[in-house]
Amino acid sequence: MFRVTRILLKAHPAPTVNPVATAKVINSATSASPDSFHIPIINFEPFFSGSRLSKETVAQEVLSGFVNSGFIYLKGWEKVLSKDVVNTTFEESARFFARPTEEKAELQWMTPESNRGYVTAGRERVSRLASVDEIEKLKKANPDIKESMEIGKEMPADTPKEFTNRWPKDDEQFKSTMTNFFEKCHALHLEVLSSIALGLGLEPRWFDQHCDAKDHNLRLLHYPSVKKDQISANKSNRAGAHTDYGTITLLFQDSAGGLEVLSPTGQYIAAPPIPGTIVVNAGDLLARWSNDKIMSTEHRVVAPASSPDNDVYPARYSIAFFANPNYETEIEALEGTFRNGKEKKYERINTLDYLVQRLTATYGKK
Ligand SMILES: O=C(O)CCC(=O)C(=O)O
Ligand SMILES: [Fe+2]
Repeated sequence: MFRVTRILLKAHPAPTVNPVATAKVINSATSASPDSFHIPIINFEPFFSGSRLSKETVAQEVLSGFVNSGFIYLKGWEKVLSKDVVNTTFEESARFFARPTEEKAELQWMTPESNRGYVTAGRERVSRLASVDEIEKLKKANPDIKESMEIGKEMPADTPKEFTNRWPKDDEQFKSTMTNFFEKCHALHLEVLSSIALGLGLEPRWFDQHCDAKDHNLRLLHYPSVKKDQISANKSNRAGAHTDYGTITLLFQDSAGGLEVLSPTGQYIAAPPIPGTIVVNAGDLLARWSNDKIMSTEHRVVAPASSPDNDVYPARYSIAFFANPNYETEIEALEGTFRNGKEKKYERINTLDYLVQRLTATYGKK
């Protein structure tokens, strides 16, 4: 879990239990008995500096986490991304969201093709539903209670404005913090993909050539403090149930809690923050690439498990780095994940086409 800011936010209570050992069923969608589903904690450090054998051990742990639950907790990543950098990024994120509404509105998110800018509470409604109309209906009935800032890679100077990052004016500190964090997350994500390649029996750097264009999306998230009856009437969530779209997501959460992951038997399991770790989950394009060997698991953000202060749950800040294959990459079942053509579960699909289709459904019509 990460420190958000010493100045702007009240500290959240630290979790008092070891969340993994005691992962408990929060909300049972079925009457099945308690689930054996769990999210493993994996020490990634030997993948950077260990022997060939220890690298392979890490690779197998990472792969089996993604195969069994689609989610892992990763520790030992500081060689690429220091904790100070993460803490500074949280502080800058909180400083951004504390700006007046009008200033944020000037930086408004415009199109799925660009996918950059500020998204007001209620505009996005993440979901697994693919139809724009279905999602529009859902958005009106129970909007997500959150605001976000979407950041992409920096583009060359001659790029049309619509496709460039929407930085706040005169705030070099925010821009440099976010671009630095983006670069570090890119580097870390390539290492995690390399471990997956090794686990799958591919050449260890196989993913690099298909994921090196930095066509990713860095999302700063702020879930404002919320009254108990507003969130627990089961009307609105902080983030509705959904899957992510790309290869992997690196998720950094503060200490508020509330993230839940759907187990194969249909039960939501808490995935609370664990100090020193980040959550990494697989997205839909990696699942397709692996012919569904790797799971892209549904998840959501609800009220935290701790009881609210005066009927108000404190704010939650999180940062998600959604890594994508290069926009031009065609995604088709990898060698070794099928025996004959008939076993391929999905049609070949272009990354950009797929992402634009999903984002259009999520954000609705202009
Ligand atoms: O805020 C979180 O912890 C999760 C956010 C999330 O799942 C998403 O934005 O896709
Ligand atoms: Fe997500």
